[in-house]
Amino acid sequence: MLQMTSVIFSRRLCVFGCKLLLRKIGEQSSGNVTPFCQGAGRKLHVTARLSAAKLIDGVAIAKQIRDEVKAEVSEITASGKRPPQLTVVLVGSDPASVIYIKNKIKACEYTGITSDTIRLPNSITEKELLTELDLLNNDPNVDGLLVQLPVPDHICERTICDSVAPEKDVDGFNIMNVGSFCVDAESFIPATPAAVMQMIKRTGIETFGKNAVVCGRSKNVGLPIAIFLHGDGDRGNLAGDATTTICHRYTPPEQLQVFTKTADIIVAAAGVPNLITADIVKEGVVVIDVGINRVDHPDNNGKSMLVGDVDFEGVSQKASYISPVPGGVGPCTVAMLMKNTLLAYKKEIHFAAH
Ligand SMILES: Nc1nc(=O)c2c([nH]1)NC[C@@H]1CN(c3ccc(C(=O)N[C@@H](CCC(=O)O)C(=O)O)cc3)C=[N+]21
Repeated sequence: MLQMTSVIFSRRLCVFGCKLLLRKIGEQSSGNVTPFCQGAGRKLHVTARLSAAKLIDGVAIAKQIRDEVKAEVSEITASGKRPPQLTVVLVGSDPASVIYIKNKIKACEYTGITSDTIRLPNSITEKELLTELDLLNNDPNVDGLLVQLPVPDHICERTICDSVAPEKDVDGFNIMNVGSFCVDAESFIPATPAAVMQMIKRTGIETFGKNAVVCGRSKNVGLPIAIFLHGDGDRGNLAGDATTTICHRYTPPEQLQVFTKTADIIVAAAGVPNLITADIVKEGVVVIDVGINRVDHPDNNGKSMLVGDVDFEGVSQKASYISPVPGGVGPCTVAMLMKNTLLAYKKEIHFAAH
């Protein structure tokens, strides 16, 4: 534990300073590091207690995963075969979706996977979209197919997810994949839950017999993460064997902290900034932040900034490991999508005859 006093010039700047500092601590071992933030403006005296929280570097883990995919794709193309192909369908022009798709295309380029983005107008009918999906389902040159969510209100999300052929469903959102996943059968695993598990496993964090708390019960994120964490050895390397509690919007705050204070692992996936604060976690906790919140930030040239569900600055002083936002789960999600696309190409997921 390190006790230090520093003069900083803006509280928000300090958040960035601490993040940078923790990145450093994550890279090195722990040790005496003196934070020093420079800049003009209001002076504040802050005393920060820093423990040796290690950063779970999503950018580095994502690169490791992408490199594994890239090596396999090189082997495929070296043998004269065509590379895997991912087709992404975007309905409308949701700005967040545009960013995510850009990141997916970049990852495809990196790994040697070919990609195609089909942009359709917001006004498209559900029937027209289904016709488009039918074409792509039957196109032998399309291995992985996904429709970026959310879709406009007049289109039924469940119908769309179930209309992507299960063997091309690299998102794992088709009901066949969801059901198979729940009973430990072969399936495509949604990229975000798979990313969280990879981050835990590749960091060497033990889950067996631990107390895990998942905040958030969304069908594509919170729920499958909880299934992973509580699952038994039948899931192979992705088993958690943890005692898992799911908290959600109707968990009273006083009850939430009863669970988080005894948690060895907290996965925050509620979409609520500052949901997890230092006062409700125990010393040494592992925290994975899945939250994606765009909040106004007056110091950021009036632009919004991306934050997770965790008060990073505070919680990192108590946690043993912590993942940041951005640079945590997000990049690993994109990397796991590449892995799923490779699986789809290799036709490695088989569905029982029905
Ligand atoms: N059919 C479908 N499949 C998805 O996998 C899917 C989806 N719809 N809808 C939205 C969510 C969200 N998601 C993310 C992807 C990349 C980052 C990512 O790259 N994040 C960067 C920052 C990106 C930024 O600047 O906003 C980071 O956290 O460092 C985050 C989130 C995939 N999703």
